[in-house]
Amino acid sequence: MLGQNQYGKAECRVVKVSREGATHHLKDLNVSVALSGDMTDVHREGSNANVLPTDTVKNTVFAFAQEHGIASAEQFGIHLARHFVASQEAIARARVRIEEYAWQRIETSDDASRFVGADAVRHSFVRAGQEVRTAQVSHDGRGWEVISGLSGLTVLNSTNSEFWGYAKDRYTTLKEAYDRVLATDVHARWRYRWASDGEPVPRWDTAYERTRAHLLQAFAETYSLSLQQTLFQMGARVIDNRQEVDEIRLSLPNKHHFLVDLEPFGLTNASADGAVYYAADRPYGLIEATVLREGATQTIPTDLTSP
Ligand SMILES: O=c1[nH]c(=O)c2[nH]c(=O)[nH]c2[nH]1
Repeated sequence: MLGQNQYGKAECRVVKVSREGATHHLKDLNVSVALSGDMTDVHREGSNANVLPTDTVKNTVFAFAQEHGIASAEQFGIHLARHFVASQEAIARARVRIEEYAWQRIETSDDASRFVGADAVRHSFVRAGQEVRTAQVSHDGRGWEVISGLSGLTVLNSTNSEFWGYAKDRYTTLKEAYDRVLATDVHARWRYRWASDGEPVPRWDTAYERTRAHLLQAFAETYSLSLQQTLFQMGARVIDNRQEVDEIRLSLPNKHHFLVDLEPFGLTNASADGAVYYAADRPYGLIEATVLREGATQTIPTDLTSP
């Protein structure tokens, strides 16, 4: 006897950006669909006649996000579940599980308009609540080294990012992008200049908060031509504004968001009017560099931030 069975697509990572002028809204969901019904033949005989492919299930999730929008996780789930049960005779039951990830807008500096225009603040987001603060203190009886940092500070710009003009060879298939989503998990370690000559010791909590704010603001306010350029802007912003920091090491995974091809379903999906993206997991680009104050020596180990 065949017992309980179900099938579907798990973990469709759908990111929907909607635009209201320069103000962007973000919905970031992980959608898993499990379907069940008259599936005896596929298990026992290998007949696929009743099987709506899981690939179709995935396409439906992305197409619905564009066609109907995502008002809420619940509403989106109701809409999808009803569709599968109503449209496929063999499917008697659909279970849609959704995780929704929370994003907050990045508060930019008052002079943000200097960098990318007055609208700059409306398309930059930071993921709520996954961040880890780190500290490493070394002492040899005389000298001190304090390296502070953070990991898992996830940020996303839904526009103001391009990537084109790169080297190409026979294996290059990447299309040039003139308006893409740029997202990363910031892993940063920064080294304080130690006050052995009587300089005041930094107020650690304030130094941390300010450094973090500069990283976020530089990310939000940089019109990016590559993640490498954004990285350097982030590091330089810290060095320029926090005189107690001499060196910062940044490791930035490029969390790729690919525009989903919805053309086969008669839907346009273009970044200019708000779009649906597939948030890829692996592999990811990994962009790493140290930014130093002029005259400072690089001492933060380059593997401190790498996965
Ligand atoms: O910002 C980027 N830098 C790269 O080096 C790179 N490589 C790639 O495929 N996409 C990107 N994006």
